[in-house]
Amino acid sequence: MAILFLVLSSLVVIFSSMFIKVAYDTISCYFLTPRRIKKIMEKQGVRGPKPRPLTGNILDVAALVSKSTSMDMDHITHDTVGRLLPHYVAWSKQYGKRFIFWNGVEPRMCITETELIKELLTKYSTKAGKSWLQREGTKHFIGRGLLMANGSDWYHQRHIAAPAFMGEKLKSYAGLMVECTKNMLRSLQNAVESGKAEIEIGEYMTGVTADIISRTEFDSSYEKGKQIFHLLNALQRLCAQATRHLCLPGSRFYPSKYNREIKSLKSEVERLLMEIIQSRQDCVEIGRSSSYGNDLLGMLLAEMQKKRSDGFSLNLQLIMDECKTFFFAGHETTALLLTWTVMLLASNPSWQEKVRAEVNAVCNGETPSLDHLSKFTVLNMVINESLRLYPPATVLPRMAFEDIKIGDLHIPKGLSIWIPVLAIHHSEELWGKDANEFNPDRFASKPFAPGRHFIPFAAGPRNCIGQSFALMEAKIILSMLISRFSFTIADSYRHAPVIVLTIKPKHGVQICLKPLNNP
Ligand code: HEM
Repeated sequence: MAILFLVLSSLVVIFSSMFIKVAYDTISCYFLTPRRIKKIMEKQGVRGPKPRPLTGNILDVAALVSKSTSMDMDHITHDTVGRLLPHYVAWSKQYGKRFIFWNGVEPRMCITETELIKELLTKYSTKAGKSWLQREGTKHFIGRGLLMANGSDWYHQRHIAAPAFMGEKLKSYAGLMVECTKNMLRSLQNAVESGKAEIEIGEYMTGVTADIISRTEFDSSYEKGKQIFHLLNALQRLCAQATRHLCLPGSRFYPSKYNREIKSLKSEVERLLMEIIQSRQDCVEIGRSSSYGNDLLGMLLAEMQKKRSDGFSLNLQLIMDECKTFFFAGHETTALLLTWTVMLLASNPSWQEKVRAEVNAVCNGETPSLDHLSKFTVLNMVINESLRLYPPATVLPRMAFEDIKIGDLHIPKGLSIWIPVLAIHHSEELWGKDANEFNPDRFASKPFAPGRHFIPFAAGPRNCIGQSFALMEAKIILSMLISRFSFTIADSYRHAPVIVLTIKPKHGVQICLKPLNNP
């Protein structure tokens, strides 16, 4: 009897202390820490809109964005900050350049001062990173792949993947990029010959960039990878919808419709990825191949076999997360850069002609080589201007994992810094009165500070790992497209940029294509 009493009282003590700990952590995460951060920032003069319990300012942001994007724009104008970041416009007017708002219980401080941004991005790549909310929201989509990794894991993952995007390896992709572009141009030609008057160019750009990333990094064609892309897109949409509920304590454990669908899509994507991985491993095991391959997947599998002295190890789950990350990050952003650039050139015929004249002069009818790419200056300027006006990644959030100092600001652990890239790229103070105009010349005549007020690929050690890959791909695709076709914007095009993670044209970009007489 005494023993039973002892066991029961020990269990009561254990469960009560567990309960107290969970309760304390929840109260600390949802109330105490946010309050402490708010006070610290208020003392430094940083204020913002009043947060509501649990949801913070999420509903305010949603209401403002829903109002500003409820209609299409009545003509093609690049003055899009008020439409896409109406909360930034309202709050920076009311509270000044630095203000704080609440993504649920996560405090986010907006900064636009380029010196501070540079300091944050260059000095604190492991001390600041992706927040709990960001990681939780994408956990079932891209997991702990490079984009969402933090601290020393990020450092190791970055060093393992980097060689796939540098030097000779990068150069070796040019031929495949040309091949994939030729296939896309053939489909466009077929569409024109079959009498299609208008083409939605975004579909073609998504197809070609997906094909390129499948072949270069995973040695499989878009056709094979199509199912994975399709499932990943659906997973991305569902995870974005489910993120809205994350501010409610314990919501990720509810067996909701979203959570059930997410789980089933995730296991389907991972089953398909495991098939690709397994077939590579089988080839090595039965001696049909002596290595796992030269592409990113091959490098990751080879790395998994190594015993590292630093304690970091890759496992199959992390390899699948990296595959999903690169499938996703490696094509959507580039497809959007291409789609917006075609829209800009289709509605600015004189710049289209300038680019075509340059491509014809440099390539002289040949398919573009690496040597040709280095000689494109007008095309470079147009691509930069497109990335300035329509940066696919419109905001960059970074959470401080320990107390840090940037400029005069003391940033407490747990505060997220929110960099509104789109607003910086459209700032009249930084770019002049014509900041909202399409004027590629600004990249020829005026000095600009890359990594400061032009940050489409972020900056510092945690910048985009695929930047050179994306620019090489964009130059190849655009130069080949422009020497094969001339294009104008279709009457049916409705200008309606929206942000769904990245800046997208809500109704696509419809153009009319005219084949040219080039070979
Ligand atoms: C025009 C095309 C692209 C743009 C504008 C772009 C932009 C960006 C930006 C702004 C970031 C930083 C995000 C953040 O930290 O919050 C980023 C990171 C990343 N990008 Fe890109 N990207 C492009 C193309 C690519 C391509 C082609 C790949 C892969 C082949 C790629 C892979 C990644 C990865 C893995 C990261 C995470 C890097 C890290 O955290 O160390 N991106 N990209």
